[in-house]
Amino acid sequence: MTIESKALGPQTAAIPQNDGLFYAGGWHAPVAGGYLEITEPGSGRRLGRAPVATSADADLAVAAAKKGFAVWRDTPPLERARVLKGIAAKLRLHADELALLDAADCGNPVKEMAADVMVAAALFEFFAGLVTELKGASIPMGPNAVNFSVREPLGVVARIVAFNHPFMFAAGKMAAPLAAGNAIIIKPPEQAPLSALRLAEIIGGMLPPGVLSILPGGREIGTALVAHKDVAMIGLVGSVPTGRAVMKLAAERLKPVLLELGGKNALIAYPDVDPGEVAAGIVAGMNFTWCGQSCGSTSRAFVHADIYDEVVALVKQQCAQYVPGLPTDYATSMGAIISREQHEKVLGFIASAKAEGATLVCGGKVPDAPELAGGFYVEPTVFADVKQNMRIASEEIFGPVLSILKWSDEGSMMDEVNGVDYGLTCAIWTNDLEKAHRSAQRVQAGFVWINEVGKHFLGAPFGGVKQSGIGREECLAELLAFTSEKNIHISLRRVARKS
Ligand SMILES: NC(=O)C1=CN([C@@H]2O[C@H](COP(=O)(O)OP(=O)(O)OC[C@H]3O[C@@H](n4cnc5c(N)ncnc54)[C@H](O)[C@@H]3O)[C@@H](O)[C@H]2O)C=CC1
Ligand SMILES: O=Cc1ccc(S(=O)(=O)O)cc1
Repeated sequence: MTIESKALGPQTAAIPQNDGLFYAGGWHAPVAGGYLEITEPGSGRRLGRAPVATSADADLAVAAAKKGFAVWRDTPPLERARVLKGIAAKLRLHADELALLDAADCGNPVKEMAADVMVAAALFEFFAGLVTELKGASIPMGPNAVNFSVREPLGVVARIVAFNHPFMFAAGKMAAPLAAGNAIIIKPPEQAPLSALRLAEIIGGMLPPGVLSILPGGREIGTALVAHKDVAMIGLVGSVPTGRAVMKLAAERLKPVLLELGGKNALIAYPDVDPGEVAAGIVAGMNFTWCGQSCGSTSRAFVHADIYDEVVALVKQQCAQYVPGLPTDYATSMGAIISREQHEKVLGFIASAKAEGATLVCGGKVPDAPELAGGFYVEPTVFADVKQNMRIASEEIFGPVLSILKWSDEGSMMDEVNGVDYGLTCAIWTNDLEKAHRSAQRVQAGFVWINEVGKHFLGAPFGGVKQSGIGREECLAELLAFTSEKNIHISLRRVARKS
């Protein structure tokens, strides 16, 4: 079966030929989990099917991964880097088909998914370039001893990822563990697993057998990997409740975790900024193109009273550039929500905001265009006059719903900004360096933009504080997290033979 792009004409993507699990360098039918029907968010129709891995498959894959690890860990780091750079080049070659497959499978616009493939390729190149940083230190011991540390890979590690960037996460999150010399098992999101299977078709043969496994499925395979005695570490991109469950189970084996979790991020607009610029920042920070389905979305905009009315009016104008459309069309500016369940959840938040007295500025409805019937679409939605005690102000919606809150006292505003359990990102807009610096220090978030929003920068540590996660990614710390440090002490005194 092929998927066609409306705008590109002949451009097509293939549903992966193999609908098995990928491990031990080949394809295998799931032992007991069977297959899951995959729904296309843009149409609500069946797109294909994907295998469901369970704990019996985890046992087989992990056993093969241990063998692969024995080969990969002894592969010289620069040779590993060469392979990873080759993978990056291969991904770029296949970018169009992967983007189209992802768009059909997860509902995000194909143009954005093409950018995601490029981000994944860049991650492979970035971590390939860091392999010589997998180094230790020597500790001075005087003339009779040498003491030094080495960094070793952990073994078989697993990364469990969310649905909002299915390919970017499935591919990009394997780069650091592989660069460090680990064998990697990827658990793609159950809602959108097809691009991860296609990835295995494309790059599976480039790594020694066992080094790469792709095990689609849901909570059962996720749990099996976390609990497995031979899986040395878990990385999760997911929600806070899943993060807690993973950490609890990992604690049984004192297993390290790297958790990239949810956010209810703030954008703070001071009165000295240009209302047009800040309105553009507020709209960009919402990631309406992905229906707001981004952990980093600044879904709470705190706008100073002096510019509030003007900014709200400009935000409404700016939202007009996002029109829900078919995800596989290159002209589409805003895609569909991942599933019927999540669609209903988003509409429930919109209803609760109205019931609690927030003012609907724009959107709030399911679009009525006939070509979108059956898909999971919601217009870009903005509420003004939102108060801190409303549900939409404190809970992560993971949908295209922006809350605008008015402030006049900086201290009270900062209390509200920090008054949620999350702490992932924050954007601050002001021309006053002193204010910018002061609020960047006070805000409880792991990643802060000043007069900027939404962007990630390779090398800059991304991650959360409070309930938004543990650890940092997209930087050297991510690579080092997949290693452990071993100290070796060599005594240089002669050890005399007894005989
Ligand atoms: N901080 C970050 O970088 C990012 C965080 N996210 C967060 O992800 C969430 C949205 O994604 P969802 O897929 O709905 O999250 P989710 O937590 O429901 O699922 C994430 C992954 O975990 C798996 N999983 C679920 N329960 C599990 C368990 N008990 N043990 C092991 N694995 C389990 C799922 O199958 C999926 O692959 C949002 O909260 C969002 O903020 C999303 C993207 C980036
Ligand atoms: O560039 C990397 C990148 C971009 C976006 C996101 S998310 O949407 O915040 O999940 C994650 C990584």
